[in-house]
Amino acid sequence: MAEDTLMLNLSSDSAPAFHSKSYQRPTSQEKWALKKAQKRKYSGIQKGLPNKQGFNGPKTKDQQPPEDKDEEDVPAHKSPVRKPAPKDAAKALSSKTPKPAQRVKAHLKMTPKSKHVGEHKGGEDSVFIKTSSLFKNNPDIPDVHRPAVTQLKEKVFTSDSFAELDLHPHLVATLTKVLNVTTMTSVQKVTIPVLLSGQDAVVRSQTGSGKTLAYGIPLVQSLQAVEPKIKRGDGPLAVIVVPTRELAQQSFQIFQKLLKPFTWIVPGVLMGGEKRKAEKARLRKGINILITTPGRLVDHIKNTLSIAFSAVRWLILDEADRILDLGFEKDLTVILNSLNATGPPRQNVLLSATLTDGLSRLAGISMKEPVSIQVGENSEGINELTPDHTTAQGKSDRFAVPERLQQHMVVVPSKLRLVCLAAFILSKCKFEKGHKIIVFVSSCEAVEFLLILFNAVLSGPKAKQQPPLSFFRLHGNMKQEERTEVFQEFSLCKTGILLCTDVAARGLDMPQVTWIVQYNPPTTPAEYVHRVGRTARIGAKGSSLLFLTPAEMSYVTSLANHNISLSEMKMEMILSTLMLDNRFKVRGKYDGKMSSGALEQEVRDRATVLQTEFENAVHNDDNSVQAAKRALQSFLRAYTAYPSNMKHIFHIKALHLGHAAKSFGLRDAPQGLVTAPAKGSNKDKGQAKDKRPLKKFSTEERVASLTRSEYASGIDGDSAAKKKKKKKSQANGEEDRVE
Ligand SMILES: Nc1ncnc2c1ncn2[C@@H]1O[C@H](COP(=O)(O)OP(=O)(O)OP(=O)(O)O)[C@@H](O)[C@H]1O
Repeated sequence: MAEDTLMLNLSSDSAPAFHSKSYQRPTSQEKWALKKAQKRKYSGIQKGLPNKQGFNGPKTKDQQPPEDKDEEDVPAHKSPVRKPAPKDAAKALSSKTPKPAQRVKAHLKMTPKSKHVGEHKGGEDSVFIKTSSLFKNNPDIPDVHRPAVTQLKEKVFTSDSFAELDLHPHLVATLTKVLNVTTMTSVQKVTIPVLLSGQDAVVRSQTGSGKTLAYGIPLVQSLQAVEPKIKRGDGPLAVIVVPTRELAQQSFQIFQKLLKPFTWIVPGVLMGGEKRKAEKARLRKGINILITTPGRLVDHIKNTLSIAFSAVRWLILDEADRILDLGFEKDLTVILNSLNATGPPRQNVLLSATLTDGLSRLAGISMKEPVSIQVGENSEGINELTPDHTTAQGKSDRFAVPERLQQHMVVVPSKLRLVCLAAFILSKCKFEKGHKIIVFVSSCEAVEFLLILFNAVLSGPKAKQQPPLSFFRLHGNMKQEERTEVFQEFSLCKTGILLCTDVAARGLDMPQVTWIVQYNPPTTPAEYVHRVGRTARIGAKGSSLLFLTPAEMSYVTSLANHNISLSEMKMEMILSTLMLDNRFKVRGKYDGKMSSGALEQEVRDRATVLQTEFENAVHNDDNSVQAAKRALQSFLRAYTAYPSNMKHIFHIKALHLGHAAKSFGLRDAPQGLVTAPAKGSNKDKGQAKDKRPLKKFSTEERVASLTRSEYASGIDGDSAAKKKKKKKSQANGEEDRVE
C-alpha cells in the first residue's frame, strides 16, 4: 500500500501510536518547542532580508547561522522552561508559581529577544508570543464512517491495434512512430468507428483513458480524405472548444503530431492571454482545425472579420460538462448561433469523464440522435459500449475513477492543516524519491501565499537537501507566458510540487504525477474526479489525498453517492514524518530508543516548531502578514461559495476563524475580516480592510461565478483586479477574461 510507505520505519514495533483525543494536554516540551523556534527565528530568519513579497527569501551562505547554534541540542532531561530568568525580570513575576502556560509567557516577556518574535501588545513591556498550542482545543476527530461503495470499473486498454481500423496507413504509422501508441484504449475502440461512420456522439470515459485521440484520429482520418484536398484558405473545418488555455495548447500539440503526414491541413489555437492581433493574422492566413477556449472564440466572432464558419463539419466540445456549465453557456450560445447560421451538416461530439445531465442540454447544440458511449464492464468483465440514445439517467452521476488510483482522505483540525500539508510534502519529496505532486487549493492568493511560505521555510537554506524541493504554481492570475512556461516545466520535471487552483483540474496530461493533494475540497464530485484524474493516467498507478476538517467529514458520504470510495490516512502518521527532519527537532535526533509516549511528544513538538517557523516567516514584516490575510480572506470567500447542496458540509459558520487563521500562519484571527455578508449592519464592512463586501449570491450566480473563477483564479475575490486589468488590457488588445 502506498500509505504504508509513509509510516516511519522507526523500529520494528515502535511506529508512533497516537491518540488524537489526547492532544488536549499542554506540555512543557511543547512550550520549549515554541521557544526553540523563537530562538531559531531570532538567530536565523531575522538575519535574512525580506524579499519583495515580504517573506524571508533564500539566504546566502554567510547569512546562515552557525551550524552548531542552529542545531543546538537541549538534553531531553533538561526543561528549558526552568532556566533561571534574568534577575531584574524576575522581580516582575508574582510570587505565585505560574501555571505552565503563564510560565512561557512570563519567560518570553522577560527575554529582550522575544520582542522580535511576538507581537507588541499594549506597549514595550508586554511583548509575548501569540502562538497558541497547536494541539489544544481542537475538535475531536470522530471515526470516519465510510459507506460501502461499489467502484465502477473501466478497463483502459484493449488488445486491438490501430492497424485493424480502416485508417490511412500514414496515420497508423504516425500513431506508432510519433505518438508511440499501437493498441487502442477501450474508449478509442468504441468511439473511433462511431465517429468515422458520421454519427454524433456523447462520450464518457474515465480520466486519462485517451479521449483526445478517440476524437482526434477520426477527425484527421476524415479531413485528410476530403476531396479536393483541403486548402488553408478554406478556413476552419473543425472547431474544438476546450475550457482552459493549457488544455488548448496540449490538444494543439497533439494535432500537430497527428497531422505530420498531412501537411496541407493546418491546425491552430486561439486562447485568452495571447495577442489578438497575431491571432487575427493567423485566422486570415487560414486555420483548418481550430482549437480554442470559449471566451476567445466569442471575442473573434464579434471582432474579427476574417473568421468564417462556412466550412465547419465538426464541432467538438472537450470537457463538455464544464463548457456546458453556467459560466460558459452564454459563450457557447454565441458560438453555436454563429456556427448554425452557415455551413454544411455538422458532426457534433461531446466528451468528458463526468458527463452528468449533458444530454438534457444537448438540444441546444442540435445533435442528431447522438450515440452515447460509456465504457463500462459487463458481467464477464469485458468492456462494452452502451449504445443507448438516451443515456441512462440513473447512471449518469456515477463516476468511474482509474482502477490503479488509490484514494485517501485525512481528517485534520483547521489549526494543524498547514503543518500537515508541509509534513506530507516533505514525506514525499524529501524523504522519498521520484514524487511529483499536485496540490489543489481554492484561490490564487492561497497559491501565491503557500508558494512563498514553503519556499522560505521548507526549501530555504536550512533545508540541506540536494536537490532542494521544487515548488511550482499555476493559477489564472498569472501572465500567459508564465502559465505556459510553468505547465511545460512541471510536465517535464521528474520531481516537484505544483500548487494550483482548478485551472489545472481538467484535461491536463502531465506525465508521472504520483500524488494529487486536495488541500481544499472541490465544489462538486465531478471536480473531485477531474482533479484526481491528473494521476493514474492511461493505466498507471497514482494516489490522491483529500484534506477534510472534522466538521467536513460527511463529504465522504457525498462522494460515496457517486461511487467514490476513500480510505483513511491518519494525520498522526503524516506528522510523524517530521521525525526524519532534524531541522525541527526539539529533544534531539531520533535514535530509535524513544518510548512511544516520548515519540508522540517529540512529533507534536516538531510540528509546533514547524508551525512557529511558518508564523515567524509570516509575521516577519507587514507585507507578509497582508499576504497571509489576503489568502485567508480568499479562502473564506471560497468557503462561502460552495453550492447550497453542500452547505450542510461546508458552512462558513462552522469555521473557527482563529484556527483557520493559524493555517495561514497568522497568530490571531485578523480583525475586521469580512467573513460573511453583514446582516442588517454595516459594522463589519466598516472595519474591513478589504472593502469589497462578500456579495450575496443566488445559487445559480454562485455556481456561475465559481465556474468562471475556477478557470480565472479559483475564487471570485479577483474580480476587482480583473476589472482593472480589463481596462488596461483593452488598450493593448488583450482579453480580460481568463480561461
Ligand atoms: N492507445 C493509447 N496507447 C497508449 N497511450 C495512449 C493511447 N491513447 C492515448 N494515450 C495517452 O494517454 C494519455 C491520456 O490521454 P488523454 O489526455 O487523451 O486522456 P483523457 O481521457 O482525455 O483524459 P481527461 O479526461 O483527463 O481529459 C496521453 O498521454 C496520451 O498520449
